[in-house]
Amino acid sequence: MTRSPLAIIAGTGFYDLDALENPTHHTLDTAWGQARVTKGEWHGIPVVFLTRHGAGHSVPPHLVNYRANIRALADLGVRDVVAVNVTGSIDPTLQPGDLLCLDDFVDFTKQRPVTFFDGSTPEGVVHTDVMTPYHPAIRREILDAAATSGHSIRDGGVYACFEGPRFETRAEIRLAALAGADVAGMTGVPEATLALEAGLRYAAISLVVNPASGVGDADEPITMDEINAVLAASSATVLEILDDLVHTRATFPEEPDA
Ligand SMILES: CSC[C@H]1O[C@H](OP(=O)(O)O)[C@H](O)[C@@H]1O
Ligand code: HPA
Repeated sequence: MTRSPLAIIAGTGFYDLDALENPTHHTLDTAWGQARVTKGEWHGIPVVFLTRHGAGHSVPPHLVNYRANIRALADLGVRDVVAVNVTGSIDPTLQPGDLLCLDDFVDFTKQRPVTFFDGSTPEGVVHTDVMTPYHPAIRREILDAAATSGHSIRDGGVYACFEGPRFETRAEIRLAALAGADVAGMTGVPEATLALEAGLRYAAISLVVNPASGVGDADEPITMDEINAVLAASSATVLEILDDLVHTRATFPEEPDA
């Protein structure tokens, strides 16, 4: 029996997955629009890679077609998704290069389509429980892979999702801190909630690439140079964790449908 593919969704700094064997590129049509994925094998198991900003980082965070992306993965038979999001640190104890295995989010997005259940589908209006937005079993796999690959990762973290593409004001980051947020990003929502709606098991690795506005040296503006420098230094660590996760999966038979 063919295993269901593991999906890896990444964004800034992760535009292709060199480890994929026999990669093939596909543009998939869904009721929500098109999604572009790369299919291949990694340690002999099927993996689907999706880079959310598209080739050349051409799609800004507020215009990513999250519904088409998640729907396309579900249509491919994906059950499990590991996402990677780069973020700004809100918790002052976090440093660029630090990793978190997220366990909650706060949604400050404004204009993006947030659900499949907009009344246009046979299900009509559906109110989805999101008390556990990141799946415990996939979080466990991420934490175990980090441990066996010798990389530290914080078990837990609250992701504040802002609309983007601008960065946040100091006041917005202070508001997010009051809400208990540890990091700030621009793509984790509605990606995570759409995965829940689609019945996918989803969890996310957050890579801190800069102090968020007003955190640390409050008068220093956020620059792409600082972000790219951290990505250059830290993306291999993320890839090593993903490699270990996939290798571990490959050594075990697929779980029956949960
Ligand atoms: C270039 S920093 C802002 C940019 O990076 C993050 O992307 P991703 O979440 O795909 O890793 C953030 O969400 C913004 O899109
Ligand atoms: N804010 C929002 N998203 C981000 C940041 C940030 O400071 N850094 C990387 N992605």
